[in-house]
This record gives sequence, structure tokens and C-alpha cells, in this order.
Amino acid sequence: MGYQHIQVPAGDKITVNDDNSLNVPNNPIIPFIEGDGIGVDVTPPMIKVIDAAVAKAYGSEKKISWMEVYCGEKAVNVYGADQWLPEETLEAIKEFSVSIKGPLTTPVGGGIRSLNVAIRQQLDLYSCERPVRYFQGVPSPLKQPELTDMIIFRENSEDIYCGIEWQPGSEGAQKVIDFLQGEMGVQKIRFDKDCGIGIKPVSKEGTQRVVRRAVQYAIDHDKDSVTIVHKGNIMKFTEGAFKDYAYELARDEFGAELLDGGPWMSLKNPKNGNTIVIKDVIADAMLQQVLLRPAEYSVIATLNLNGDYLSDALAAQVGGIGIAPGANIGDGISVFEATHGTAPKYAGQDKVNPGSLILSAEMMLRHMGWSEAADLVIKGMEGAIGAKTVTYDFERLMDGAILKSSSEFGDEMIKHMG
Ligand SMILES: NC(=O)C1=CN([C@@H]2O[C@H](COP(=O)(O)OP(=O)(O)OC[C@H]3O[C@@H](n4cnc5c(N)ncnc54)[C@H](OP(=O)(O)O)[C@@H]3O)[C@@H](O)[C@H]2O)C=CC1
Ligand SMILES: O=C(O)CCC(=O)C(=O)O
Ligand SMILES: [Mg+2]
Repeated sequence: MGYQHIQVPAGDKITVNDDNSLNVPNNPIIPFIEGDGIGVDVTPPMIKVIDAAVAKAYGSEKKISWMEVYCGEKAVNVYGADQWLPEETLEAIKEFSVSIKGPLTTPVGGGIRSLNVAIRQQLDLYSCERPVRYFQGVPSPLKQPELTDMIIFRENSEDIYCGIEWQPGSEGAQKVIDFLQGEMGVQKIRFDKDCGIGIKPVSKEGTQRVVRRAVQYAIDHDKDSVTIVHKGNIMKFTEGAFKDYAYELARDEFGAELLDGGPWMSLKNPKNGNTIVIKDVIADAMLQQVLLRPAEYSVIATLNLNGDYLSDALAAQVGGIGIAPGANIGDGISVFEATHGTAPKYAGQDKVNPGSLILSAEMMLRHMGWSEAADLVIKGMEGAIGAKTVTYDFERLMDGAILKSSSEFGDEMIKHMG
């Protein structure tokens, strides 16, 4: 289609087959959103590092054609007032299938709703996948940070992130409260004046499509467990339903059977016969489990809000959100993105760690099947950290480290690709 402000560069489109596998040309066009705040600091080094890895891996045979698309403050500058998420940005992300984005600002309380959440919901990117692994030499509060090796599958389309909520004192809040009290027999709203109300939808379909990806990941990567994380003891029909639907899927689609009478289950990995345990842990207990007994967890499947909390907490165990990557995956469309936000106090200072966005791009390369280039990104990251040439977040915690800016850290990574 013709775009108003998006300049489509020379290159070819990634296309998607019926089974959601990709056809990746040698010169794919990849849309990117620079991002607000530190987006301006982390996106250019990401592009430079990825271009270098691709050139080193494939010479002139393959090259990404980056295509800027707009969202957040930059979109308002380009498209005009209130154009935070232009329709053509969503169209381009759909048309070109694989994209990457920097962080976007969301005001607390009033103002616009999260653009990050809007992108995930409007494109139905239902699985937020955030791997957490240790790079040798990264400063960590743990004695054995290398034991933390997990991936979070966070349900990305439901839960309280749907934004179905009413402001305290509003007509909407009052209507919902009147309905609950008058027609549903609810007597437990402790203070029904000046009371905000939110709704938390959790469905079988929404749960099972993300848990399916988590179990399949465990099979494909020979992992020994999938842990369902929920607060089903308190929220019985939402978080409890998530747990039940997850076990049901493991049984019906993957042949899992009860382990020692249940509720835990196990299945044989069809690829190698190894056992995969499907277990569940209540969310608050999980936050201490991952800290005290990290080796017992590998693949985690959880609801949207739990996944948000857990991904930042786990990132801290292996060095912080400065190097925590992520992907939002739907059927055929994917948007890779850093776990961190816009860190406004550092914006434009060429200071923060670009590692999170670079490692998100590394996931993107793997998703495209360009694993040789992805391996070089990991090699560059290991080399730069091993040489103690790091950004402020690591430098302040590492003995003998050499402080690098965002862009210099990217250059160090390129140097260490060999
Ligand atoms: N997906 C997205 O686009 C996300 C957007 N947001 C949005 O970002 C804005 C700010 O959110 P906030 O809660 O402050 O969280 P941020 O992740 O932006 O920042 C919190 C702290 O994390 C550290 N940090 C973040 N990014 C980096 C980095 N690249 N390198 C090193 N350290 C980093 C900094 O710690 P220190 O101060 O210790 O140096 C920073 O002060 C909000 O509008 C929020 O809604 C938040 C999360 C995700
Ligand atoms: O959308 C936001 O502003 C926050 C999103 C977030 O915290 C996350 O994606 O982890
Ligand atoms: Mg978060």
C-alpha cells in the first residue's frame, strides 16, 4: 500500500506461510520504531550492531533494509496532535511481518493508554516472550547468577491490561457498582464511594494459545519443566482458570499425565523421550523461588501482570533490565522490543545500556532463521562484557570496568565479533 509518511526503502517483504513459518528474502525490509526517551540512544547502536553482525555472517549476500515507522512522541511530530499510534504504523507492521521497537512512554494515571499495550492488542501479539540468561562477568546480586536461565511466556492480550476500568467517582464506575450490588448480589465492595473499578478477563483460548507456545518451546529446546505461575488461590476464576486451562492443554494436546496423583503433570518430549514436568507455583511464592532456587525453573507460562512483574525481577538477577530482551509474537506477526521503558532521566545522553534492544534484535534474527548473525551478536556481547567495557549500569557495580557510552558499547560489541 502507499504510505503517507513512511518511506519504503528498496528491499523485499518477509512473507508468512499458512503454518506461520516465514519466507525471509536476502534483503528484508524491517520496520522499526525508534522509541521515546532513551529510544534515541539505544536504537541507532542496535541497528549498527545488527548490520555489522549480518555483514560479517553473510558478506554482501544478505542485508536488512531498515524502515522507520512512527509511534509515540515522534509520531505526534510527524503526523500531528493526538496521532500517537498512526493507522499506517500498524499497517506497515502487519505488511512487513517482522518489526522491532524502542520503548514508548505511558503516563501514570490519566492521559493516553499504553501504546505498547495498544500495539500488542491491536495486532493480537498474544505471546510476550522474555528470555533471562546470564552473561559471564555481569554484576549480579546473586552468588550463582549463572543458575538463572529461564524464559517467561507472558499472556499478552488479556488480564487487567485490557484497560477495562472506570475512574473513581465517574458515572461509569457508579453504573458498574450499582449493577454489581443491585443485580449480582455483590455485598463486598468495602467502600463504594470514590472507588475505581477494573475488570480482568481471562479466557480458555487466550490462556491456551500462549501456554501452547511455552510447552512447544520446552519440547524444541529440550527443557525439563514448564511452570504455570498464577494467583489462583485468590482470583479463582481468572488466575485459577489460567492454571486449569494450562494443565488441560498439556493433557489434551501434549499427552501429559498426572504425576504422583497430581496436580503436577509430566509428558515425554516427543523429540528425545526426556521428561518434561508441567507444574504450577503461586505468583508470590514464585518471586522467592526464582531467587532462592533458580535452577529448578526454566520455562514459565503466566498471566499478563504476573509476567510484567516477574520479567523485571528476573532481569535484576542477571544484571538488570539494561540487557533484558523480549518479543511480542502473534500468528505471523512479531514485534521485538526491549523489556525496559523510556528511562526519561537519561534520555538523549548516549549513556544507557543498548543491550536490551540489541538482544531483542538478536531474538529477531533467530526468528528469521539468521542464526549465524545472531550467534555473532551473542559473541560480541560476551566479548564486550568480558573485556569490562560496559555502560554505567554495569560499570558502577564492576571492579576495574571501563565506562562506555551507549554508542561506544555497540562499537565494542562489533569489535568482539571477531
Ligand atoms: N515496553 C515499553 O516500551 C515500556 C515502557 N515503559 C514506560 O517507560 C516510562 C518509564 O518507566 P520506568 O518505570 O521509569 O522504567 P524504565 O525501565 O524506563 O526505567 C527504570 C530504571 O531502569 C533502569 N534502566 C532502564 N533502561 C535501562 C537501560 N537501557 N540501561 C540501563 N538501565 C536502564 C534505570 O535504572 P537506574 O535509575 O538505576 O539507572 C531506570 O531509571 C514509563 O512511561 C513507562 O510506562 C516501561 C516499561 C516498558
Ligand atoms: O506500556 C508500558 O508503559 C509498560 C509496559 C511494560 O512494563 C512492559 O512491557 O514490561
Ligand atoms: Mg514491564
